[in-house]
Amino acid sequence: MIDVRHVSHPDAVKAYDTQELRRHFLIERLFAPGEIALTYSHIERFVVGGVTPTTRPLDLESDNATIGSPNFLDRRELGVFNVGGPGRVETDGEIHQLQPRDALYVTKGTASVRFHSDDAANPARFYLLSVPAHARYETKLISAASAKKMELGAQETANKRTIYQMIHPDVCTTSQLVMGLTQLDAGNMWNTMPAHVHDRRAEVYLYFDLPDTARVIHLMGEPAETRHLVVANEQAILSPPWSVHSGVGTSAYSFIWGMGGDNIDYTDMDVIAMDALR
Ligand SMILES: O=C[C@H](O)[C@@H](O)CC(=O)C(=O)O
Ligand SMILES: [Zn+2]
Repeated sequence: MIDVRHVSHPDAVKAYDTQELRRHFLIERLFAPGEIALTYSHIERFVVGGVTPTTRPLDLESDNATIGSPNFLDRRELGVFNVGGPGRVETDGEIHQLQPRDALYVTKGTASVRFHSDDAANPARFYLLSVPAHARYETKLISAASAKKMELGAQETANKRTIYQMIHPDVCTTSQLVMGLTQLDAGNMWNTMPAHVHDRRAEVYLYFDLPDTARVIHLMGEPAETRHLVVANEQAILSPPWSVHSGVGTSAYSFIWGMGGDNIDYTDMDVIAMDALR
């Protein structure tokens, strides 16, 4: 069963209470042993998922009511990031070994996608983000070491971090998917401040590497109408094109960002001036 989320008009979101904000924009449960958990959002037709294989492999199956094609990737492309122990992803019988933090781009037209953990006691946790695609490209493994790296922020503003651009036009060809991983240095808590929006793309964040007792205060909403979500480890947020997506942790953390939409140019973003934030 896929959890379906509809889109919200920004005017409606102004009146949402905490529970409604969380129901529409927060994905709380992604990784459960032996399970695939999928959420279908009508924002960009994103499918956001978590796969935790233990003793048995798990198959990515289509669903008639939501995906609507015999195979999940008949008309979609997929990004996979491993945030758990070592594992393998099998695409039409071809095996790709994913160490922690490695990524795999899986092309449209792949009939079968199967996930394995190397060790059931230290299972892989595969984070998935899929968007519609209308052309076939190459399935490609992108190791954390082969990513395009960008250093941003400073210790003085508590936002020193490294951005690993992995499923990115300079690294891997896709229809519309752009994904990567951002890791904060120890003692640094802020991501994406100054904040930005990008009306030509929507985004999803998966926060991870956060201690169980820590939280990220994630800022969302129109720049002059911000709201917050209190996010725990390995939870994801949906960010519509009109929303800022920024956060501050009670501890350092990492997150995987993924985008779909009209524009695959990472630099196409509108930075929000500090005095415009409310
Ligand atoms: O549109 C790009 C995304 O919001 C993220 O890549 C931002 C990010 O990782 C960061 O500033 O830390
Ligand atoms: Zn963004």
